[in-house]
Amino acid sequence: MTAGTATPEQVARELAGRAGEVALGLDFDGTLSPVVDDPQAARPLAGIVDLLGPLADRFAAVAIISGRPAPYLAEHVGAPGVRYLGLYGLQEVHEGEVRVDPRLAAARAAVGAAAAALRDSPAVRDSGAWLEDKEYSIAVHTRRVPDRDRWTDEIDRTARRIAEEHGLEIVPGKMVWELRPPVRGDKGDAVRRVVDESGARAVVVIGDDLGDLPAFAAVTELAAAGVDGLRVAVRSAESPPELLAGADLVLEGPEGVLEFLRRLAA
Ligand SMILES: O=P(O)(O)OC[C@H]1O[C@H](O[C@H]2O[C@H](CO)[C@@H](O)[C@H](O)[C@H]2O)[C@H](O)[C@@H](O)[C@@H]1O
Repeated sequence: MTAGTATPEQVARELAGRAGEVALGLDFDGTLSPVVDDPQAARPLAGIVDLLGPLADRFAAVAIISGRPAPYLAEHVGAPGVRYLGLYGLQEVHEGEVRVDPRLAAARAAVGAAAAALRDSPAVRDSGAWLEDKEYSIAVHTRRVPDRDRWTDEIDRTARRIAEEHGLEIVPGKMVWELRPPVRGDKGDAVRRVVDESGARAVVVIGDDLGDLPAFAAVTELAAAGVDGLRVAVRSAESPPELLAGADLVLEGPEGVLEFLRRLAA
């Protein structure tokens, strides 16, 4: 499957024609949900949720693969037949039950200690940065920091120091530093799992941020194993250049994704 000079409409038509053998891996923030100042207020763009159930009926698999906790995805998307893979694939809500990689569970104490250290640090306390508690990781958000230019470097240094002190790693994103256990597991692993478990012969991943690069890499790798792939970037003013450079197709914001999904469902 190659996009080349094909338009999103042409690509969607081709995919819809072979839906039963295609798995869809969709990112949440910035892809299904417009970027908003308050991470807790993020919701799918109107119209998207209604398409996902019918798509899950027709396609080999529809999976939401996100840095968010899986319960957040299940609660705010909640479409039937869709897989909810959170924390970059290390957590899944399956038939109402939350499953988490035991290696993450084992590192909860370290995450709690790092969260306390962040909360007490001048960089977080005095800047107005917001801490998102994801239970198995902790994220420092700066989107609502009033004087972001003044604080960004200090927050970066503080997050890296505290991560190191507690044996955690940093996952960077759009105005966010996530501290999480250094457990092998990224969106690429999640994509491989979805393809493997669904028996799909083609895979499409759609994403907008650095965390989606491993998913793009998995698509490239799977192509060598005979699985057709399409890497779709969602463009915004904050797009990482490497994501756009690695894409076969570019959609304009969640509105472009909505239109693409509509065509897949048509
Ligand atoms: O893998 P994703 O579904 O793209 O999730 C990545 C992170 O998204 C969230 O943060 C981002 O979106 C927020 C809401 O639009 C925005 O305010 C923030 O600046 C962005 O970084 C989420 O809060 C994180 O937990 C996700 O890891």
